[in-house]
Amino acid sequence: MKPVKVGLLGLGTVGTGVVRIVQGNQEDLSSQVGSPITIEKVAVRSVDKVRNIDIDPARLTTDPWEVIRDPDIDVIVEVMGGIDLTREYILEALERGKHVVTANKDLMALHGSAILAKAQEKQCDVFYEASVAGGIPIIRTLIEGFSSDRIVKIMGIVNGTTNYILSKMSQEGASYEDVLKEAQELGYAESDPTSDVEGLDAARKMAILGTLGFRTNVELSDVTVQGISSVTKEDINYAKNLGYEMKLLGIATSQNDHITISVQPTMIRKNHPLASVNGVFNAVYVHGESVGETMFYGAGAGELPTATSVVADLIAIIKNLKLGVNGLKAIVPYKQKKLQSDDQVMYKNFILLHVDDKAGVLAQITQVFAEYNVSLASVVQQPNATNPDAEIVIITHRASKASFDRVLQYFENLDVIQRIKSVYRVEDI
Ligand SMILES: NC(=O)C1=CN([C@@H]2O[C@H](COP(=O)(O)OP(=O)(O)OC[C@H]3O[C@@H](n4cnc5c(N)ncnc54)[C@H](OP(=O)(O)O)[C@@H]3O)[C@@H](O)[C@H]2O)C=CC1
Ligand SMILES: N[C@@H](CC=O)C(=O)O
Repeated sequence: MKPVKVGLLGLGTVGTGVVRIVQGNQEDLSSQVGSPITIEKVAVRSVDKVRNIDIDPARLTTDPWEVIRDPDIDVIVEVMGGIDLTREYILEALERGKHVVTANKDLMALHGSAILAKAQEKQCDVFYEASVAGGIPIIRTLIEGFSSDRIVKIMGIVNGTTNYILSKMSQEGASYEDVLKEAQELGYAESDPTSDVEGLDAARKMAILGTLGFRTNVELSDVTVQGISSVTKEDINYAKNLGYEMKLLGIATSQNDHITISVQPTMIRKNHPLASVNGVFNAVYVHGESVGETMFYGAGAGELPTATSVVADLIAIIKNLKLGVNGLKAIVPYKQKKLQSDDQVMYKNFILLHVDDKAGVLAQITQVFAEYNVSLASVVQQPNATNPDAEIVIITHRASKASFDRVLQYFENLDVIQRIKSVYRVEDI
């Protein structure tokens, strides 16, 4: 039987996992697709860095074009990352009739529609399951499993690095810097971890999930983003004492064909299943009009979990190849997207203020909330342990983002407020 030949771009954390799974499970994989699968060529930046993996050095190259232009290669597996140059590689591979698997959310969030259009034109497949939530087959689930339903809400812990950091800070009181370093050593973080900790990686994934879930074209710029770099142990302890866990949550909702998507550190009730998703694990909660609530859980990053999704895509492509049905576009965004305005986006908020410890302050503050029509669920005033100010901890009822932002703006110039210490979204469902 003629082998299916694979060209691999990248042999880092994920690429190494791909080689291990293709080699280690060869018998099972080839029996599923009816032919052997060989890793024909592998592009890396530096050949000297390739260790701990059984690969013939003759198959290594430092020139990705050599892999793309090899006429014998049927499928390109892109696990090297990057955007502009990588887009060129993938478009050229498709131009040459090669099918593509990628784990690259940076690329798919920005150029997914152009890449999928080229794939359709050339009757090729582009699969990207590993680009969101590592080992969880959430893309297939949204495209196939929920094709009959209308999805109204998606909430996701979709970044393993930040969930690892927040879990360790919450459970072990570990320091942000130490845990970030650990996450990098374990291969969870991006080459530049800023995109993890500042929420950009999660925003890219939420743009992909929003596009597929709401069947529209969500741009990265449609997603509002805040990362975890300013979350302190103190904030996490406040959340815990109030019955919440702090998570970097992507939240996407669709109502009357208006959507909103955000990524931000969020206090989520301890009894919600997302609150117990810890470490490198990810979870995606999907609420469909007909199906109701569902949730998908698994490792969101790391060598073998991510490679599992990549190799599953490879198998799907080879099966399609054998059936001669490649190039069926994964999704046709058919709805014109409208974004909810800040007056329509509603949620609860937590706010921690450092204020002057004197009579009448609490009344002044609650008056501002009343003026902007933000109703309060709880207010606690207590002395501050480390300075002469008092602390006021407030949780609001659901209020529009626009109103709440006006309150914050007013507080910036209110004399009795020394500092707006922390502000977080609160999810009670
Ligand atoms: N790590 C994870 O858990 C997950 C990663 N992903 C995505 O998978 C992709 C790969 O991630 P990961 O394996 O962690 O990354 P790594 O940094 O571990 O590996 C990247 C690999 O690509 C090679 N490479 C990078 N640029 C070039 C280039 N211009 N030419 C040739 N080779 C190049 C590197 O070579 P060299 O080592 O010589 O520099 C290395 O072998 C990224 O898109 C990432 O976002 C998705 C889900 C999870
Ligand atoms: N850096 C990412 C890797 C997977 O996408 C993460 O931490 O989730």
